[in-house]
Amino acid sequence: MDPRSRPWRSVLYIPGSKARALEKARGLEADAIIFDLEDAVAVEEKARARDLLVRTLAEGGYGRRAKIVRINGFETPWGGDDIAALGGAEIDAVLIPKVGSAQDVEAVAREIPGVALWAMIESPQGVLNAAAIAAHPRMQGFVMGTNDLAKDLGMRFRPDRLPLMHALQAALMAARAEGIVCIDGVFNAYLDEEGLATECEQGRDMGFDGKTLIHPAQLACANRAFAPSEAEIDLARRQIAAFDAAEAEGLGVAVVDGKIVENLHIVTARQTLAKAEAIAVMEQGQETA
Ligand SMILES: CC(C)(COP(=O)(O)OP(=O)(O)OC[C@H]1O[C@@H](n2cnc3c(N)ncnc32)[C@H](O)[C@@H]1OP(=O)(O)O)[C@@H](O)C(=O)NCCC(=O)NCCSC(=O)C[C@H](O)C(=O)O
Ligand SMILES: [Mg+2]
Repeated sequence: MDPRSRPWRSVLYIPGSKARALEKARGLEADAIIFDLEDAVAVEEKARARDLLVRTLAEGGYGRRAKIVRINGFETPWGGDDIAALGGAEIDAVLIPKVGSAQDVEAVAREIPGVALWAMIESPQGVLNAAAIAAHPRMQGFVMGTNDLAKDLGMRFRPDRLPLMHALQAALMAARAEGIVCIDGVFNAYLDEEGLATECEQGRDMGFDGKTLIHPAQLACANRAFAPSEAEIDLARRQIAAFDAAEAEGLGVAVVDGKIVENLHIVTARQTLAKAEAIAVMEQGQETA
């Protein structure tokens, strides 16, 4: 399945060590789950979390939600064991942390054949090499690691995320050039609904497919922000109808709401309708799961 043809509005991190959260996620309205073995799991919990996660994945119950596992880096004492434990697990992708180059991806690809790979873009090297990383044949998605980026850049967090703009856009550009998924970073103040809504809106405006989240309270906001609105769906339908009518008259341009509509706008309009349809299918699956 083309990974871009499914919804990625809400991508929820769950620490692999937290049994209650792993259980709860089976009923949460997340489009995707990142089962985390890396930064959300304390050093002394690494082995227990890995075992718990493998057992949990074998039990299943996550319905249509995409299942992505964030492993520890290969340079750590746990990365190799994480990969070995995941062989044969029913997952949609392995997410590699702190990817700096295409060689980092290749090192994991060699150890786990046949599984889609995603990369955390969260270091200056990762941003600078984003195009080569996106071009790896097994690469299917990027996740922005804005906390690690902030650490490495020495930047301060601001509501407008101006210090992160270059990194966010460079990664997004590289992802789009290769047709892979690109998910925005987390919003740390997980109980600040207004702040999250502002950041989701900005991420959607920029072109991200969705947002990574750290708490169930953030799901509804991201699902709303990254779904086509009723007005967008209505406009898409009217654009397609107007363009079809124009074409029937031998014209290459239509006008809707005082704005021109050409072939390229129809591509966007069709993508909007396809996304709305994919979301409806996802939500139906969650109700019946
Ligand atoms: C942030 C938290 C530590 C808050 O935990 P807690 O105080 O326990 O939350 P609540 O009591 O409000 O929880 C209410 C119920 O929701 C469940 N829950 C909480 N979080 C999750 C979750 N992520 N997924 C599923 N379910 C969750 C609780 O179990 C409660 O359930 P119930 O018992 O039924 O009431 C905590 O939310 C948390 O640990 N979040 C995840 C943190 C995380 O994963 N961090 C790593 C990823 S962020 C990152 O690394 C980004 C990147 O690399 C970068 O560089 O930027
Ligand atoms: Mg990180």
